[in-house]
Amino acid sequence: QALDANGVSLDEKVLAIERLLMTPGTIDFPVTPCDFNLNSAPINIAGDQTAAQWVRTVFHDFITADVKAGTGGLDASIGFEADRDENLGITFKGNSFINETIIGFNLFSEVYISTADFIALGLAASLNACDSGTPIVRLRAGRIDATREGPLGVPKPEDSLTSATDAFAKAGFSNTEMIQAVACGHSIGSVHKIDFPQIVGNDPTLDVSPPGTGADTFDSTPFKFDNTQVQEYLTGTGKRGGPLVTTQNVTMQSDLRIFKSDNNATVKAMSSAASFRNTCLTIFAKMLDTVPAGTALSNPVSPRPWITKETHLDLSPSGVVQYSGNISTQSKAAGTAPGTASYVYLTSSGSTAKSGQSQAGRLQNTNVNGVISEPYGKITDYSFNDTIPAGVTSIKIQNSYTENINMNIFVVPSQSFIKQPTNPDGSGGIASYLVRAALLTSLSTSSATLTGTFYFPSVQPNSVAPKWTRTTFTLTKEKTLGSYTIFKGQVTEPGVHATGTGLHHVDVQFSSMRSAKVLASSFTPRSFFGKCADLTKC
Ligand code: HEM
Repeated sequence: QALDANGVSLDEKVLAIERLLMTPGTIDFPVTPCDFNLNSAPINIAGDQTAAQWVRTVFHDFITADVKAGTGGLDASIGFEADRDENLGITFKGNSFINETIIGFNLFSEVYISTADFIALGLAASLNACDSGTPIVRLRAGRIDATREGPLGVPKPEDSLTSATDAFAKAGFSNTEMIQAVACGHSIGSVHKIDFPQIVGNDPTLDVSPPGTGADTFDSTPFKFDNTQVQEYLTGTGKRGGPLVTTQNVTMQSDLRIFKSDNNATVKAMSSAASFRNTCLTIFAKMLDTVPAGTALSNPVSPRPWITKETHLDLSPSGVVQYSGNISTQSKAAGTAPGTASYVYLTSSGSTAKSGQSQAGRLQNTNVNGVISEPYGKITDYSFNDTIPAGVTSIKIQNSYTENINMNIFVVPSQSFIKQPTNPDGSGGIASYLVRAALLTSLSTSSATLTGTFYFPSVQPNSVAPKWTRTTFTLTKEKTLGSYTIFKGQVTEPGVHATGTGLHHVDVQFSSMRSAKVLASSFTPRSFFGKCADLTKC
């Protein structure tokens, strides 16, 4: 499979997203329950709602697309545009909602998932949390992050109907689709007084729900993704369509202008719960698929019944190859989980080299911030650890999921180390890594060296999103072990880590052979590298 500029394939991107969706307490954490706020005070003080911020971020990123020119769309250019007037949204902490959104994603960042894919995934996670009945929005992987800001052009509430229609048309959306997009987006969240005092504050509905927040909600159910805003608008009940309909400041009545631009035909057609949900899943998917020309998106990601959460090869001190990891299943797609998971190791001809059985399954805790988060039902994980015979090229789990295994060349985590200097303030400084890797001696040459690649989330100017940096280093021969030659090399992090706790990976290459990437982070218990104070001694 083709690799992107970060050295990542589409399959790796899909699997990384599936792994997050099937790990309760990760990407669902900041938006569960739907009224949760990750970064500041509770909703009843601040009126900040992370799920609403994540959904709004999709709009502000994609809408400046120019589909005819093939530019813009969902590309994380929004990360460079947080200070613009048209992206106004100040949180309780005084930050831009865009920066808080991206820093939230950075908690889970790794080279496999671009910030633009996180923005798309954030919408899926928000819908999972705000409407438990929602099937996942059609979510593809593969968006490429912009390296700078895009053009201006996010419609503001004071803009004319024509200018809003023009912006949507440029992004490939008809008038009807614009109405649908606005109605779907404004099902959750609010308009905040801190951002729009000319809207919130001159209206009798101010602070109706929840009281005292300085936030005026779009409908009576701001924590539920549903058709209430449309219904209340059409019937003149409850919030009557929310502040962008009811504000006495006529210029700012953008939802009213948009909804009635076709005599309410479009909103009427989406007033039932089912038609609202179906319409919104279609229109959200269209927003997510609006990407710069030439971007290859994957098939829709819906976590497969069985996947691995993590796998890696290793070499015992006596030179025996070991393969271990974690398997995961979800009850929604796979039904009741068996006590253990079964799998076979296959050779390149498809014959079985060895059969195996995992440890007993462990039901994952789906209690996230005090509520049960089970968009994929119960999740069960199984660990496994095997010695594997020569010639194995893949593992097939539960006759359902296959993963490649490259025994020719691999990083040896149990013989690799991290030196993490500590800053005077006690925080971790820039770390160095001693990497050992194994290459089948039969494939090696007398002068062979390996090229290692270290994948690192660097800071970039003007955006809090990480810029993935690839640092290469050379590994030279150290010794032989069993049928393998061990190579050794050292790499130092190229600089300061982007905000958040993103994960690093390392892989090695010999001519056209490339190993799998292995997690090598200094601050995660999931890392397999040992700690070492003096790398010359490890
Ligand atoms: C002409 C188009 C649109 C205009 C003028 C508009 C305007 C606004 C305004 C003024 C706010 C209040 C922001 C704040 O005070 O924090 C807002 C919030 C919001 N908008 Fe829109 N919007 C438009 C389209 C959309 C679309 C297409 C979506 C769909 C993704 C969307 C999703 C949201 C969400 C979820 C919020 C709530 C944010 C929060 O509670 O923090 N909007 N919008």
